[in-house]
Amino acid sequence: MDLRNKTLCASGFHAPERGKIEILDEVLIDIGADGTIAAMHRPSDPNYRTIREAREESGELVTLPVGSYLLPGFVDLHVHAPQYPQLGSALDVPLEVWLQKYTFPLEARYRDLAFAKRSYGLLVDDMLANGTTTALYFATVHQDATRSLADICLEKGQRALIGKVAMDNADECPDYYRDATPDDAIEGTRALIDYINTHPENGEKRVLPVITPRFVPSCTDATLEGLGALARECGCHVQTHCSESDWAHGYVLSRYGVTDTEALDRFGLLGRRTVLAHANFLTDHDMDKVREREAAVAHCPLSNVYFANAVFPLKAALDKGVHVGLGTDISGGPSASMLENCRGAILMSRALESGVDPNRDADARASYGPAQIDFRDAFYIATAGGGVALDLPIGQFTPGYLFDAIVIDTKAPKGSVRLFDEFDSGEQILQKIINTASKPNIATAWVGGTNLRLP
Ligand SMILES: O=c1[nH]c(=O)c2nc[nH]c2[nH]1
Repeated sequence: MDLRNKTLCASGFHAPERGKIEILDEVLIDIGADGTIAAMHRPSDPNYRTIREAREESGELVTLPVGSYLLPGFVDLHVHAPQYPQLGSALDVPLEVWLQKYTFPLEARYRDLAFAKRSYGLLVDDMLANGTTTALYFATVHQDATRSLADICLEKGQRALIGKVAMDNADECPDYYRDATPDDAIEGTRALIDYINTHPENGEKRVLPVITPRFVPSCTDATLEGLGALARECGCHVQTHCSESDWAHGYVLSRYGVTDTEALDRFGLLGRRTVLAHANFLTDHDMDKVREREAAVAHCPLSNVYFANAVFPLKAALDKGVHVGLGTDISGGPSASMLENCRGAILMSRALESGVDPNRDADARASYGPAQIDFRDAFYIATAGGGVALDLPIGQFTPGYLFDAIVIDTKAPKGSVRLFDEFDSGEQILQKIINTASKPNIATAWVGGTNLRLP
């Protein structure tokens, strides 16, 4: 049911700040005509009962059933939309080989608009069914296919940030799949920005355009310069890959004599609305610069295992105050589920802290230092952290924020959460949701208070 101009009575969880899980117990959430949260009323508020009764009488009250828990919708901070057909495959080679052998040939197919529409429609349906209410998408170089991704997100109701990929460096990109000139890359980006900003169905700005230099190796200096100037001109979001693998990190060092972060900064591509995917090999100085610029990192724990041979030091970044959100990195990561990626983030943080070589004794094995995070941090980066990273009012239940939310039905027979009244209460329920929930547990999703049709 749509919730605009209604009040939802719900129990659930959100993490408005890192380290702070708020347990919502029969909280009343007033949702305004514009889809934002107008007010919250907690049972401890003196006028709670009166408000609840009044809303009930006026027929504005919607109540979640027992066993259903409200969470903020997931914010997936790094998705390659065209790579969905190869999800779960092509994971056997290093990044620079993977791009040429599997990924560029697949992405090149999106010159076929009918194929693009079919593939993107399936992806967006599956993302919504996994509880992802906002996604930051890389598309392809193609104008028509990228426009169709925007159309599909608007039609299905997903909040989305979408970039036409800019890649014009003939040394690193194949002839059959690249922007022919810097002008194509820059003006193609501008054309997509105009398309999205003037889309007749996009009055609420549910879809936003993103300046998307694929990564430094794919782009000429002229393109990076032009996109930096465009970012200054339009204030749009920027997304790119940064220091993902030894190869990618080393490539930028040898081309410019400075790190990826430094190079992006010099091109004017590192700002408050920049999202850097991966960022595994940031130096301390890079990390300081990312924080100083208030840019964000999209942590992609599953794909880092396959393509980075390294673990992003999530705890160190969060402790330092760097903005971090979570990304599935479809299809470098083999799962479209943010819950599975939460688990990946927790597991990889533990492996980083403890080390993994059983031939070393425990002290020698644990060479990195404190790195472990838990379900609280994972939940934070999957929701509110993503909102902060994008500089958008999403990911938490706070007046003034957009009501983007999902319901976890812990009683779903085909689901994988099993709660026991004797044992499970409070934060433990959230812990079980993060660690065990799956698609059948995701019962409902709203974006801006509008109820979405889950496939
Ligand atoms: O994980 C990744 N996926 C990609 O498509 C890509 N392109 C550059 N670098 C990349 N890394």
